[in-house]
Amino acid sequence: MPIKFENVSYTYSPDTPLAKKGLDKVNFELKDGTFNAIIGHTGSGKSTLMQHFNALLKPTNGQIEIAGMTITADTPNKNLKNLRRHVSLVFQFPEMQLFENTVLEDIAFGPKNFGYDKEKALTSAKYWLKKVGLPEEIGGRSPFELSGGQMRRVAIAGVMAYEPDILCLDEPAAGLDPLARKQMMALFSEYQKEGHTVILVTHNMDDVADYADNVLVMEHGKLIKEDSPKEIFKDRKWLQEHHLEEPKSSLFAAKLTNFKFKKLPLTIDELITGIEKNLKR
Ligand SMILES: Nc1ncnc2c1ncn2[C@@H]1O[C@H](COP(=O)(O)OP(=O)(O)OP(=O)(O)O)[C@@H](O)[C@H]1O
Repeated sequence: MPIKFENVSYTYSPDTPLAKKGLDKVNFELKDGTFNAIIGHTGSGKSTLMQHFNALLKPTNGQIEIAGMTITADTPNKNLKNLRRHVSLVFQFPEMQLFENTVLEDIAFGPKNFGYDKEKALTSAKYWLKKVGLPEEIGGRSPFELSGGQMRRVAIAGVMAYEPDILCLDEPAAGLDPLARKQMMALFSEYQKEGHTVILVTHNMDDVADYADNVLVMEHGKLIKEDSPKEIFKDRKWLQEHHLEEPKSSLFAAKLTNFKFKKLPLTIDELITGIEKNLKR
């Protein structure tokens, strides 16, 4: 079932002098099994929007249809555990939430919390430890003995181990080195290709160009554009007006003024193909 936002608005501290609009009449529909990127400059409402996917924040007005539930301002909190089994939200620096004695126990916590028996949770934890690229022997160690990058992988494994249908990620690769970032993005892309929906908040336009099917652009709490990366990135003037960056491949191609590109390259592969075609002319 698609995710539907209908006229969703959210106000922080409503009816107080500190009231602040986080979302303003947001409407969209996301198809199942797609990779969606949410972009926009700082303070535009990306994190506020993300927190609505698993009802950590509930709309002040409007409604959300997600994972077979309808969420409004009046939805009671006691109904939300089932939603959170299906829709998982990973914040920036998720490693700060590790707490168990061993890495495997930490990864198995989520599956156990959502009803897996002990043995199934452990099997899933072992599988995901490997999937996130960590060696088996780390499983028995304390998560707090690991490097920052390894801790991040453990935290991500802990969410993927109960295989939520919808995986929401708020800058999951922030602070990682380029190789670790690429591996992590490849992991999310594979998860999407296996049939899950991925929603990613990011400032990295290369990741948007490489992985997203659909892009939502936020500004001042409003959704100002929703389209494919190809359409979003083709209007350079519009991007500049809205203080949005371009993928590096597009910037590079724009500087090759004596080269002609039939379509603007968004990814390294498209850039290489475009350069090769020019050199053959
Ligand atoms: N807890 C809060 N109380 C009051 N206002 C808030 C709160 N959290 C966010 N806001 C305000 O809501 C607006 C949207 O913030 P939000 O954090 O969603 O933006 P963002 O696009 O995620 O920014 P960033 O890229 O910096 O993470 C901003 O004006 C922000 O100041």
